Formats: sequence, C-alpha cells, structure tokens
Amino acid sequence: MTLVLGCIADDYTGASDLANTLTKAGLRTVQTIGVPGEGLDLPATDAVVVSLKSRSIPAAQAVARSREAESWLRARGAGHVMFKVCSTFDSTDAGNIGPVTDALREEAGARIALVTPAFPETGRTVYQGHLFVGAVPLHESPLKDHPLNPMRDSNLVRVLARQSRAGVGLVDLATVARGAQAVRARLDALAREGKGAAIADAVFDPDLAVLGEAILTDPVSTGASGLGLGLAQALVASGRVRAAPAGTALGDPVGGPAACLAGSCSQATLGQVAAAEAVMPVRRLDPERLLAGPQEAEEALAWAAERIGAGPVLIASSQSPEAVTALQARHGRDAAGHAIEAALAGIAAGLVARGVRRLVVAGGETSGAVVDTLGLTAFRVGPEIAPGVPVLATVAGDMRLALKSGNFGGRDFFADALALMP
Ligand SMILES: Nc1ncnc2c1ncn2[C@@H]1O[C@H](COP(=O)(O)OP(=O)(O)O)[C@@H](O)[C@H]1O
Ligand SMILES: O=C(O)[C@@H](O)C(=O)COP(=O)(O)O
Repeated sequence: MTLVLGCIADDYTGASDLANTLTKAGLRTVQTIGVPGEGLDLPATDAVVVSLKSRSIPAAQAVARSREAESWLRARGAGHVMFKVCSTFDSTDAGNIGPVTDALREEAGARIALVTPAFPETGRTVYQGHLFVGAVPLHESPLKDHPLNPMRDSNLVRVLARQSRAGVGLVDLATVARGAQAVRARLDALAREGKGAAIADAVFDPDLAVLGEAILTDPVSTGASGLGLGLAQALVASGRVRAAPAGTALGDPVGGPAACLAGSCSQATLGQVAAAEAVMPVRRLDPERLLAGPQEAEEALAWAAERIGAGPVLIASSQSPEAVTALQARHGRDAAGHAIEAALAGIAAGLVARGVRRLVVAGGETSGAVVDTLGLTAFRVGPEIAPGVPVLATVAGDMRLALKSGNFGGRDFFADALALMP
C-alpha cells in the first residue's frame, strides 16, 4: 500500500467527515481507529485517515499520539500529512491545534504550516482570519456554548497564536484570489518573518482548490474537510491519483435492529432529537441519574431492548446549554462529559450485545467513546447522508455506522441516516 495522502483526525466524527470528502473527490479512502496494529488488513487505498480522540486531552498526549500516527503514515508513503481539526476550530487555549501543528511541522522539517478550518459546504468560511459559522462570527454562533470547548474568539490568528510556540500569520483572501503561486510566495514571506503557521482565508470551494495546489508539495497542513477537498482535487489534477468513482458500494445489507444514540448538545442535534420523536421511540436520559450510578443506563437499555424488535429507537442525553451549564457547575465540565460519554458507550455495547448492527451516533466525543468501547478498528466509506456525514461499514463488513458531528445534518438526520443503512 502506497498512500498519496495521510491524515490524522483529532476525533472520530471529524475523521469520517474528512474520509467522506476525500471519497467524494475520488480518493479511495479508509478510516482507521487509532494507529493500525500489525494484524489489520486494509483494502487498497489512496488515503488513510487515522482517527484519534485527541481534541480534548492534554496537549502533550495529543502531540505524542499524532506523532505516532504521522510516522505510520509516512512509513506507508504519505508525502503530505494533513492534521484534521474541527471546522469550528474546537480547542481551548491550552491546546491542541497549535501544539500538534508545531510538532508535525518540526518533525517534517517544514518551514511553515498552512492552517484553515474553512468548509464552505457546511457554512464555515474564513475571511481576514475570522471564522464564520453561517452568517455569524464563531463567537456569536452556538459554538460559544460548547460543553467542552466554548469558542469565544473568532479571530483564528489570535486563537492559534495563544496555542503555538511560533508566531502565526495570515494568507488573506486577496492573496488566495491571485492563485497558488501567490499563496506560496506569501507562505515563504511569513516563514522568513519567523512565523510557524498561517491561517488561510477561504470562502468558496475554488479558494480551497488554490490552497490545495499551493501546499501539495509541503509535508504538512492543518485544516477541516474543505482543505481535504482542496488537497484531493490537487492530487487528481496533478495526475498522482486517478479519480475512483465516488460512492463505492458497501456490499450486502446487514439488516437487523437499528438504534441511535445522542450525546451531542449542539443546536443541530437538539433539533434532530426533537424531530426524531415523530418517527421513533425516544428516551431522554436524566444526566443527574446517569452520573449517580448505573441504574439510569440499565433502565434505558431495558427500555430499548423491549422496542428494537419493532423498529429503531433513539436514546439521548442531549440538553439545552442552560441545563449543560447547570450540570457542569455541580459536577465539573470534564467529569460530567466523560461520565456521560462512558454511559452512552456502555448503552451502545449493550445494544450490540442485543443484536443491533446499525448504529447512528451523534457527537464527536460521544462517537469516540462508543467506537472504542465496541473495539472497532477501521471503516470503509459509503454514501453521504448529509454534508460531512457518510455511512460507514466496518472492514469486517458486519456493522454499519454513522458518526455525526454535533453541528451537522438536517432536522431529519436520524431518519435520513437509517434510510441509507439497510
Ligand atoms: N446533558 C448533558 N450535560 C452536560 N454534558 C453533556 C450532556 N450530554 C452530553 N454531554 C457531554 O457533552 C459533550 C458533547 O461533546 P460531543 O459528543 O463531542 O458532541 P459535539 O459533536 O456536539 O461536540 C460530551 O462530553 C458529552 O458527554
Ligand atoms: O469539521 C467539522 O466540523 C467536523 O468534522 C468535526 O470535527 C466536528 O466535531 P464534533 O462536533 O465534535 O463531532
């Protein structure tokens, strides 16, 4: 296996988002969970997205795991390694986008790393270094209330500088509009000034094609799915990859019971959970009871077991920002988050033990906990359910999953996903 592109994603839903984008652009892509072990037999592939659960862990650990993933990817021929971060730049001032970008750049001996979370297809655009989510700046978007990393500053040059050892510059839209050569010249100039990273503006997909072309021969970059799109297009345009037909068939339906789990408290997920109530039984967990002991999760599992024979069910811990804040004030942010993730992962294991083979999970950290608990190792990428969310098939072919980033998907996402997961 010789890779043309290596990717390291800081969460599992982000990884499937990127794998979806690369697949749609014609790259045969596999998503692995963690760095693959010796025994894992991967299909022929152009790109591998190694999924880490490194977004909300201490920076030193995120750096160590990302370095390990980078070595694995480089050993398989990846000339360019992209670090996939969230399109809403989810991180705290204590890390991890800056430290990982610094480490990958230094490891590769690169002069500077281009960084952009732009993903216009989902409304994430960057102008003058400021990130917009739809029509509003990041700090006015629902991300200001994220349970783990509230985003209160839209100026990414400033945000990244607070996390980075080297200085951070800007490749502005006017430069991007002048093409790949102008972007390269700007990166060279910033590197000469001693900058280690540069936030790049991008508003439309053609801007990302320019960025992809500009950095294809660089060893590292950091970005969201949009940058993956630009890199994939540049690889196809350069002739290094012959575009595969998108939407590779996943094989026979797996059938059997289906279930959905939501641990995301993002605005989009809250709407989707409400909409699901019209089409399937929905169990809303009591987070306070979840934290108190195993009883709440056990009761939810028993509730699901009675119903999954008749059709899909949804179990959700999702609550409003006010309720999340109140719970965190009583238990601490990380303790509450991790305990709820663990409870949902335990419910997922119980559902699988009861025959569920089609599973939809909403929430990045939540998906990480679920996939780890189920011990899944790698996925092939199937049809797109919504921008940024594909159907996944385990490489063994025995399960179908959808791992939804909190903010992605339309109101009917859960029903839409199940319809594409026979
Ligand atoms: N009711 C709740 N109160 C507080 N935190 C919650 C609640 N429900 C879920 N959480 C936690 O909120 C976090 C949501 O993060 P994540 O799963 O990544 O979703 P998203 O994709 O929306 O960011 C997780 O740590 C989850 O356990
Ligand atoms: O880039 C994105 O927006 C997503 O791929 C992503 O990473 C979102 O994070 P979660 O909402 O935590 O899944």
